[in-house]
Amino acid sequence: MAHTGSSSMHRSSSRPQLLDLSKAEIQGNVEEKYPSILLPNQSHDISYLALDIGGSLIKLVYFSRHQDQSTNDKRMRNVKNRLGFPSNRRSYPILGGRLHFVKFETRKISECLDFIYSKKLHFGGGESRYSDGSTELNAIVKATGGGAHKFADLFKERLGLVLDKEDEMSCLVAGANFLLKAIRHEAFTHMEGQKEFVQIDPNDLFPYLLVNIGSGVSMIKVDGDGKFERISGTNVGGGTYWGLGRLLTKCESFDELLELSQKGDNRNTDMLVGDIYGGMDYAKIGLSASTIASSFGKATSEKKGLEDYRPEDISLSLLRMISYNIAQIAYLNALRFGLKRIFFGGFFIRGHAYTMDAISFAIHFWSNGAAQAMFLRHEGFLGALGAFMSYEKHGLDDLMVHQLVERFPMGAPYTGGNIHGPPLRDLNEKISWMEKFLQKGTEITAPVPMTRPGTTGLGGFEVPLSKGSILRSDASALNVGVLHLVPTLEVFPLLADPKMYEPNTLDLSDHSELEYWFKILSENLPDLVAKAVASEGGTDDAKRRGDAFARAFSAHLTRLMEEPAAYGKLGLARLLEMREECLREFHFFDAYISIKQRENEASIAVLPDLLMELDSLDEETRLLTLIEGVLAANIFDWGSRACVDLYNKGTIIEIYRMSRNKMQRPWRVDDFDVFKERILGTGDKKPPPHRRALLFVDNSGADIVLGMLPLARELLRRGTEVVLVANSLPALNDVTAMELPDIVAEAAKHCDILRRAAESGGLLVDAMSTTLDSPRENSSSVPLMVVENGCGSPCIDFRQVSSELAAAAKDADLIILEGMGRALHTNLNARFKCDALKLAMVKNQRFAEKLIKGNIYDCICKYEPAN
Ligand SMILES: Nc1ncnc2c1ncn2[C@@H]1O[C@H](COP(=O)(O)OP(=O)(O)O)[C@@H](O)[C@H]1O
Ligand SMILES: CC(C)(COP(=O)(O)O)[C@@H](O)C(=O)NCCC(=O)O
Ligand SMILES: [Mn+2]
Repeated sequence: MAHTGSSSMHRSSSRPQLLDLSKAEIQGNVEEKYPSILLPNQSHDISYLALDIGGSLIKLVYFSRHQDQSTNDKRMRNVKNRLGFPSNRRSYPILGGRLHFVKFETRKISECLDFIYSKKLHFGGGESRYSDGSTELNAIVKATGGGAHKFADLFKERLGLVLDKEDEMSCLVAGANFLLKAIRHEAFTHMEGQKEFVQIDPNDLFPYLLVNIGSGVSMIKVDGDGKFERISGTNVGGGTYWGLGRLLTKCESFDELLELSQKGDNRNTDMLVGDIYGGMDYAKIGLSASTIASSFGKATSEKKGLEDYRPEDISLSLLRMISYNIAQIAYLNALRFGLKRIFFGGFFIRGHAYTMDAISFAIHFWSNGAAQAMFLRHEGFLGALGAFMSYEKHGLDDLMVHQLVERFPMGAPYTGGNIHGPPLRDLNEKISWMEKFLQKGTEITAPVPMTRPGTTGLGGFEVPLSKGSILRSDASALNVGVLHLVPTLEVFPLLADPKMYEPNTLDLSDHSELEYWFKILSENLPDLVAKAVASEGGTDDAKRRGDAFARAFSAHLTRLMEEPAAYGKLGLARLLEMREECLREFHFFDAYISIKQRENEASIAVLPDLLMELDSLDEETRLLTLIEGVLAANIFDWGSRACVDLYNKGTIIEIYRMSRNKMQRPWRVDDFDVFKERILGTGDKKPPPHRRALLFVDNSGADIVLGMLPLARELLRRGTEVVLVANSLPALNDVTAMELPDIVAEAAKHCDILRRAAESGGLLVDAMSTTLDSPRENSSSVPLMVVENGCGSPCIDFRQVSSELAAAAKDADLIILEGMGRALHTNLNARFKCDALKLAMVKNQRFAEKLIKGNIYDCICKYEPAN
């Protein structure tokens, strides 16, 4: 161990040095390329904060870092060592945490100050940042927007914060560039009520026009990182709509004004071409009778006062007037510089369908389809994010898209009210909020109004059709979740074409498909809640949490039914993962724990018989029996309604036998013969064994013990190293990486092959006589190892896997994906650089029909050799 720091280390008040480096020392091997550095005096919950204080709204972005939760299990460390895995690759400074987005009205700045105070963001999230207990006053916070100048004294007085001012335009650009490069589903088009995400190639992003519609409007030509020019702007912006609208309608909030517009009819206020031409089109220049000739023009010709106009009509006319005007100026500027792509940001847009449609229509209309309007999910947070990025060396700027995981926890975003805050941290608060929500009824699920196709025509005067009468209390807060930064996630290196990779097999943008899965997940909910509550001892507290979980998950489902693209592009993997995340949010960490244990024990008890039976078979029959075994045992899936109903009809072993007896080839997809040829060869030709196989295991119990482990054993016997890849966190009855070493140890008691391989792979710590440094020399077997996949879902998205798995993949030439979640719902069509075997039983009738024109309990054995 080498000391790299001393306790007298210089302490500065500048934000980027929030890390307390005193007594820092290198942990582990100094020779390592990225040795990990231990910061013993560092508070574990440091925060960075950046502000954008605009004319109308204050936007706040803050980062909270949490204690590194990676396992320090001895067995896991052994495996990491064997894989040559650098234990902590990024030494400085961010190891993971969350990025939160919050906004307040500038006129209510006190709420913002209170919020910063209550979250202790003014001194870095902890009570005390320094080991000696002192708190630093006059900490520096990055801030942009006019208010950074205007309110500097207020921040100093109230919180002791010094605002370090950053240029507003630079921040907007930095924020937009970061989002467009780092967030997968950030940009989207919105035409005639249809939202579509746009895949942005980070290498082909520039140039573009950024139109930020805040109180006023800025138009910026962006040519690269830090390369931009503000080419235009207009004083007719969001402030104009809100200001004029307030005067003319007496609305008390922006949202109220926007809601009014949904019931408006602008024919009463706008002068149309038809009004001038006696109901006729002005065909010669291509203007229809319904084209707006003059916004608010009707108000000139009649002897009416303000009170004679409906506030609804005024709001709509105003919204269209301003949206069209901004879009037209944007288009002219795009034309001036030959820019094809225009991104619109700023909170004027507020995720409001009609506003986006109006802007899109105008851009399309004026450019004759040559230019396209795109919107950003973090619309109003560009400046604040840019200010946040301006901290030097906090390590966020080079985060990649695969290192960010967005989650949508329940809590404040739904509460509306004054503070548009982040999710409620406190569990109790969250539960009581969910309880209150039940009384409040539908507000939580009220859809963001959509427009009927064709209602935004530049010339059209139709009334926008809104499905709901109220705007969601804070739609934008719902459109952006909390960004979890996980620097240890990587793209799976064996993906053949990461850019083209799409994990989901089914397209949920097909509404009937979405409806079906919505129904399935809703129907399965009571059973899941019962299991979850039981897993926590069935206490009153557990019941209360169970109720809250059910409500929260139903609310997410309903929200997604109304607006499938609300949280980014929706796939089944996301839905299934959301269910697991939601359970964890209400502190159910392993709902199926006792079921898993019971099934593991029952399966281990019959393992010796199975192994004996296998060993009595010739090579060819054995391989077939092994694959059959995997498919048959995949029936133990507590996520499938049909299977759960089955379990009531027999013991685990009875069901397993029944399932095995029913195995009849050919399976619905049956590439077994090709796989067999690769493993056993034909005639005298004996192919070399695979070097290393990654086995992506699925369920606990029979699935792992009687299915995958015997297959692993066969590969080991043939000289292939085996890495069992399992979930990092529980999902349904899936086996986790933490649970596997014990299961392997139990199985190893009945099998020498497994025992030697597990020993060699460092899985049997207690039995190991060898040291960590020279594992291979003393062992007589190829190793069996376990790595975690980085997920807590029944599916797997290969764009975001643990760096451990990525390291293990480097030497692998065979991967075996098992189960419906990992091999069918996701990855059925995924292509890999190495040989891939996909094994699963289909446990859902409709899915079987759709996917393979087959039936429930049909099996799939799909083998795809590397090219
Ligand atoms: N809750 C709200 N209160 C006030 N204005 C809002 C609200 N939500 C959206 N807006 C709109 O967003 C505009 C402000 O957008 P923003 O991007 O925050 O700009 P600024 O930095 O100028 O405050 C307002 O002028 C208004 O049109
Ligand atoms: C959640 C699952 C993907 C898990 O399947 P597994 O990966 O364990 O084979 C699967 O249970 C599933 O798709 N269930 C659908 C719901 C149902 O049919 O009831
Ligand atoms: Mn499973």
